[in-house]
Amino acid sequence: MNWDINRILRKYLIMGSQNCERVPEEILLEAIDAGITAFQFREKGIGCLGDEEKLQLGLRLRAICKEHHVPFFINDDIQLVDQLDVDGIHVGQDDMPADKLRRKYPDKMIGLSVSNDEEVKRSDLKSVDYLGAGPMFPTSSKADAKPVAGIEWIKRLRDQKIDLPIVGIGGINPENADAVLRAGAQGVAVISAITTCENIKKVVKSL
Ligand SMILES: Cc1ncc(COP(=O)(O)OP(=O)(O)O)c(N)n1
Ligand SMILES: Cc1nc(C(=O)O)sc1CCOP(=O)(O)O
Ligand SMILES: [Mg+2]
Repeated sequence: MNWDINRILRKYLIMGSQNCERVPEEILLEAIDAGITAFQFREKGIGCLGDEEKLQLGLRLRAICKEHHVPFFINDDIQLVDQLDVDGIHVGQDDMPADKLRRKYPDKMIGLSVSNDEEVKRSDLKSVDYLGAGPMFPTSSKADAKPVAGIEWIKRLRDQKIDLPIVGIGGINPENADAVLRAGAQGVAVISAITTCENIKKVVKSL
């Protein structure tokens, strides 16, 4: 499948069972129905599933995305790339290096997190399809989040003539999403704004 990377970054849901107070499959289906454009399976942190249960949940979420033509990314876990037949992989600075990943998976979409200039300098940007830039705002969904970079970080990336597609992440909600887009991002990636809200349709529409 040939995905339009600029379009699919527009409303990017990231989720694992640890983010959900109800059945993850239900949340994903409601979010797809409301118009999310990409999904990342991130089973990580306190309360996350062990290997076998993670695989089983991943297979169920993957099947939902396939049925609804929503691109499915795996976070970090390279072992699941083939088992889940993913469309893309998101890695950070402490995960498998992007150039190695690109050689191993020439046809997958690859996203890379960057939080500051130093990380940009040491990254092989030509191996990736998009950048995850954050945290835009304080977040409680990632225990080891870097210091808040703010929307200035996106402006700074654009000022450096980095023309890769960018998705902002970290503490984004319907009230502040517009500022992230106006700073130069193609889209917004969210966990809690969707997984903890009362009305997924309303939140996704207003992002
Ligand atoms: C779209 C997107 N952007 C950034 C991240 C963060 O990745 P990373 O820094 O590797 O942190 P973990 O998510 O692995 O805790 C992301 N997952 N997705
Ligand atoms: C997974 C992740 N990565 C971040 C980064 O800055 O790279 S912030 C983050 C958590 C995003 O969750 P929420 O939308 O609930 O704030
Ligand atoms: Mg990671």
